[in-house]
Amino acid sequence: MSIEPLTDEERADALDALPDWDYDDGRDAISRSFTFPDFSAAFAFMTRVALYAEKHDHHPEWSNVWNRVDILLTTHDAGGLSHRDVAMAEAIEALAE
Ligand SMILES: C[C@H](O)[C@H](O)[C@H]1CNC2=NC(N)=NC(=O)C2=N1
Repeated sequence: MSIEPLTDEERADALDALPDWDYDDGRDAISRSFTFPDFSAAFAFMTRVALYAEKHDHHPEWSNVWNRVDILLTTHDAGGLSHRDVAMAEAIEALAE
């Protein structure tokens, strides 16, 4: 099944709804850093995101340093940002709480 990148208008709307996420022009991606009280909380968050990602067959590019988790979302199959990234970012927001 093919998946299309967002149009300029769809991307602008998505970014308005995700004020804590930055747009990466070069990658056509969105990114955000999360900071937690300690490594244990950061890794628990990563576990929740990993289970969500596997269930929805959509996976983040990410890294972790102690209490920080850096996440970048883009859709490799679309060659850029798609509605799957927006849905994932919304889910990640909820999983960070
Ligand atoms: C075969 C499998 O469905 C695809 O490779 C999925 C897996 N996870 C994915 N994750 C992301 N971020 N982009 C994709 O295009 C993607 N494709």
